[in-house]
Amino acid sequence: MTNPVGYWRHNALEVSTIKTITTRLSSIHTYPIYIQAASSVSGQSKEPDMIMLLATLIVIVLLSALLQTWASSKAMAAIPGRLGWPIIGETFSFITEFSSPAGIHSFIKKRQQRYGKVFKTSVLGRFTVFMAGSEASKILLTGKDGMVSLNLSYAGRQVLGPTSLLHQNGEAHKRLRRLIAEPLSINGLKKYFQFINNLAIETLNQWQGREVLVLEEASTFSLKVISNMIMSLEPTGEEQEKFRANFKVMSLSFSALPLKIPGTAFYCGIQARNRMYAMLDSIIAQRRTGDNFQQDFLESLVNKHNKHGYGGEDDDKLTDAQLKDNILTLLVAGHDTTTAALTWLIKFLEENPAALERLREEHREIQASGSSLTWSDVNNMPFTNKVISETLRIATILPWFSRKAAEDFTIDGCKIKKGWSTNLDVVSIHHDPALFPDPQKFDPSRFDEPLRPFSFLGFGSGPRMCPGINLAKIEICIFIHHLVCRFKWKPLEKDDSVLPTLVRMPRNKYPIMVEPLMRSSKPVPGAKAR
Ligand code: HEM
Repeated sequence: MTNPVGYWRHNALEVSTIKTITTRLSSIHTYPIYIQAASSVSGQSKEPDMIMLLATLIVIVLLSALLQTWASSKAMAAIPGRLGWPIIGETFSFITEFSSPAGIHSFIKKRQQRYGKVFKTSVLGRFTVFMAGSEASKILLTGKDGMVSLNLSYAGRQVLGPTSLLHQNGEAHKRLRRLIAEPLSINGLKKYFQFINNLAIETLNQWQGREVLVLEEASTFSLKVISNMIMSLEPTGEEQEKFRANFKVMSLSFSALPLKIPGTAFYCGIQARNRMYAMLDSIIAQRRTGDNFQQDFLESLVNKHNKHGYGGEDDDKLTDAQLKDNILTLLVAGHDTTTAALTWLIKFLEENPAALERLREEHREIQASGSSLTWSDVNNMPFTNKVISETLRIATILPWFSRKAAEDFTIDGCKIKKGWSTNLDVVSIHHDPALFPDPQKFDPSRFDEPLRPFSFLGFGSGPRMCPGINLAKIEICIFIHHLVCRFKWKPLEKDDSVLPTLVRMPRNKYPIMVEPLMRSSKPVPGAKAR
């Protein structure tokens, strides 16, 4: 979740009210232009009037901001915390903490130490309440009776397009989820097994005896997997290179200030997004004419879209804009998250030799069964799955889930008003000793027994739970199988700090030196990703 998380993925940097501010500021700019035109018609110079008008407008904007702060601070009076300066709020400390070694969660942690688990703040012009705890999780994630909607950042809304799954609520959201459910189910993913397996082997063939930046490699691997799965993009060649270059530029825009000014990261991101849309337009056109038939995710959606296709009711038809917005959404949501998870997992395994040894045993048993890795092996790796969960718990790669109140409601006695932004602090839930004793310890056996509902949120919960969970687990299980069966690795530096991105990742990209486990370990031949 680029976020935006980062969803994208995933959701995090709360910048949407910048829009309000910029809209207000742009109204200050456009109004004098109108006056200028009027004065040239009358032929008289109205400069002093214009300055007066401009000054009046600025005063009005500032007064209304002050009024809004005053009204919000009154409404939020019972909630601990501070809203800071009008408009600016606590934005500066937010940005400073965002780039600190501990990453953005230190902003939350410091306030929790001062105010407790529930506190208010105002960041980038948005008034927000942070919460943790099972009642908050339940209400915010199940969003009963449409009480909450996803609260995407302004940058996220601009880049992913208005018809993205992430912007939809209620029936429209359910309908899109239905459309993507089958191709992302275990059965739907079976046909990609050979591709992912070969790509993992090929990638690891390059690791032997050299220094590797795990984050970079995991990023390339997961982008090749998802681009092949969605639109059959070949893992090598000019098209793949162009796609990856555009994707990287676009991803940077999620955590950039949303200024559409040429040269800024945000502007470049939008341009890269447009180039990706042009590429998708041409792929979709080829599919329609039947020139380039592929059995991939896009084909299944294009068929649903096509009036003469086999897919469902009229309601299920997607427009081209919906197709493109949602393909981009899946690429964005599926890339950084899987990259981060794979990188943290490799790091945590090296730091926890007992867990690594137990994991190796599971994979050696699979190897001992004779043939090369099979689809049924991938679906039968119980300890590996616990290692994935424990990795997602400790790393909590999406530190909070952001929601917007669609009506007034109360959580743990705290009154939330319609329209407020409410963030569920997942790091605190995942590190709550009452739910996970000795929370800093990497202990996959925590997942031996079923956990309390809403305590483990690695893939979220409720109607917005991650639809890519099967794909992510399959990618990780396959990659880890080949890694632990062939190699041992050592980090080249010790650094626990995180990148200033919306999805939490190791800042140093986790550099390692890789060596074969046995002297006889040779590159695995015959692995050609199709
Ligand atoms: C290890 C990898 C992954 C992790 C940890 C992860 C985590 C999450 C989490 C926690 C959410 C819920 C966020 C919220 O409630 O606000 C989510 C949603 C989502 N994820 Fe993933 N994800 C991963 C991989 C993927 C993949 C591979 C895809 C695409 C194929 C994907 C697509 C999505 C989408 C589209 C949503 C939004 C769902 C909705 O709003 O209905 N994710 N993910």
